[in-house]
Amino acid sequence: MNLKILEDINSPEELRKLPAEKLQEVSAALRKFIIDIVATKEGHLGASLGVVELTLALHYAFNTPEDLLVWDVGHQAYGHKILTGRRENFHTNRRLNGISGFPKREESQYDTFGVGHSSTAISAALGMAIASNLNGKFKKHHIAVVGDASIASGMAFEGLNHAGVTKANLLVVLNDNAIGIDPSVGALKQYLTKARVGFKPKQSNIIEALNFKYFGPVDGHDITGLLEVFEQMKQIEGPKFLHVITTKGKGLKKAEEDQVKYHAPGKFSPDTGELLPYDTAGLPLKYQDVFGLTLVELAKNNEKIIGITPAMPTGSSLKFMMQAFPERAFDVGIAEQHAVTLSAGMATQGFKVFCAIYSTFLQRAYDQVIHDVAIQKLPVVFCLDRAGLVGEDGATHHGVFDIAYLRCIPNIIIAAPSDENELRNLLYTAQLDLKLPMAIRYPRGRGIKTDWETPFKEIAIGKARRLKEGDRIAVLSIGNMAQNAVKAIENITTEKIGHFDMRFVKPLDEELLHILFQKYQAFITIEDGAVVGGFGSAILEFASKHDYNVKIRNLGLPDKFIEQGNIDELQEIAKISVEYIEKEIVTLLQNL
Ligand SMILES: Cc1ncc(C[n+]2csc(CCOP(=O)(O)OP(=O)(O)O)c2C)c(N)n1
Ligand SMILES: CC(=O)[C@@H](O)[C@H](O)COP(=O)(O)O
Ligand SMILES: [Mg+2]
Repeated sequence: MNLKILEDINSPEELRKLPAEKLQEVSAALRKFIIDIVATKEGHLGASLGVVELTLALHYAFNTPEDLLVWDVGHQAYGHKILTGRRENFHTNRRLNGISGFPKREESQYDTFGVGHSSTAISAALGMAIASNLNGKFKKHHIAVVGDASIASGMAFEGLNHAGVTKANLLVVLNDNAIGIDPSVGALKQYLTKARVGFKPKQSNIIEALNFKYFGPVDGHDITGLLEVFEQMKQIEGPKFLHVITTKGKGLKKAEEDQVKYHAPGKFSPDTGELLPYDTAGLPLKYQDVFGLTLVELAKNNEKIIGITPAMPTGSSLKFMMQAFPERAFDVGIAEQHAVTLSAGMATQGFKVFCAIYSTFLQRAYDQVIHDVAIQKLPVVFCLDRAGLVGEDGATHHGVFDIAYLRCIPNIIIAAPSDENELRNLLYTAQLDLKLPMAIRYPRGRGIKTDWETPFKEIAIGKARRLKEGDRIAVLSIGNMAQNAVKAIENITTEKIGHFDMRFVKPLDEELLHILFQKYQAFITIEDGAVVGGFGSAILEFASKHDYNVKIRNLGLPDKFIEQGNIDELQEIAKISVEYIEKEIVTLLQNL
């Protein structure tokens, strides 16, 4: 294989200088390049392998960056990045100070829109297209590439609905590989599957019914076919839609065979695709698994328990509940708003609904949390996975705003377990006789214990835990930040430091806080969330309300977006690392 051919392509302009016959060779090299780097540096694999030909055909047929290309989610844009001047930096993908794993406007003029969360591309490209018309640029093309799981989201439909009554020069490319991270779900998926096999009577083509010129389905791995259809479509004004069929993981047998695993497989052999052995024996479970397995355990004894996930059964481990109780567990697709209101609806009928959503994706359903759940005091349990810094996915995916955005909503209980046993006990408590909605936030990755399967104990709502008594400085931590605080305090070894795992951001344990504020001279709060409006702010509000005039230092994420990197690096940057906490305590002690 001629890998060198890529070295002459530093921009789409250079790609377009090649004869079309050469594109097949480029596609093989591009695919190999992606495999070789992701095999060792990790990242999203299957989606990018599936769109190698589509990526080449788009940049070849359209005049990027003058024509505007928007990738939905953006986890499939590795080929795009490599062809648009980032080949030599691609080994830094998702690393601290490296390139982002998603398109990002400040990174390249070819990244027309920042992404990471799904289903935004149609609205964004439509906005660009309407703007072009207003600017008199009627010939400019605007292309949104969106996957079959992402197009089923409400927002994508809102964009299609609007586009259909405009003269916008918009091309929506549906990249249909019949899978999201997990298999795609819903009636639209069934419709698309029928369309794949040629069943699409004109009157039932929902895309045409929305006033789009519909083309396809076409083979998304046939570059010549793609170029032909793009040339044809370029001549047509107004909204157009191309249904492209691709295979996720294309070109790497293992990735084609296990598309869920190879969405983001970790390290693997670039030659065989075989995953590199990773010995998990003796390691604590991931928090997501503690959640998923505990929910099954609870559901065995409580037939009112329901599990709901918007498109993350594997990531959230709700898959265990889906396997054990298929009639009581639902993957609703990429539909966070629907997931929340569906949970609310079931809660009105006496079900105990556990809605498992990544913290960052609950942002999509903020009004539903307020309007459909909290105002009505419906006891939905939000299991907020990936709360806190998530690492290499970066700013779009860190779950760092939930404390601040939930804390201001009346009626809601907000809890954060400091370890796996606490998570289990909070889940147990939540299914007993909850009268209000409750959010339980826990981090990405593994816990700290191997004996996680301890007997259940009810936790009193709003009650904190005393981890260590002292007399000068009280460290108040929330959630897994307790671990960093414990290590920092161990390093200092002084009787003067007390440590309290607050467990609940709302309601705060005010009884304990009154005792502490009368005893301690200074406080340090620690959270892996935005410090503005977060847990530390709640403590400041408490102190202010009760006229406690003591020093309070808030550690948490600063008022800026934190980029990608590994957790240790990011905790350093955010100043919530063990070392930083230790330094802060020592400085405060010296200044008392
Ligand atoms: C709002 C939102 N919810 C969930 C996710 C997590 N997520 C990332 S990719 C993905 C599946 C996307 O599937 P599809 O659109 O079919 O693209 P493919 O991976 O098949 O290319 C999901 C659920 C997300 N990025 N954004
Ligand atoms: C692109 C995307 O949004 C998901 O693939 C996300 O990267 C999953 O994150 P986890 O690896 O934490 O499940
Ligand atoms: Mg898909």
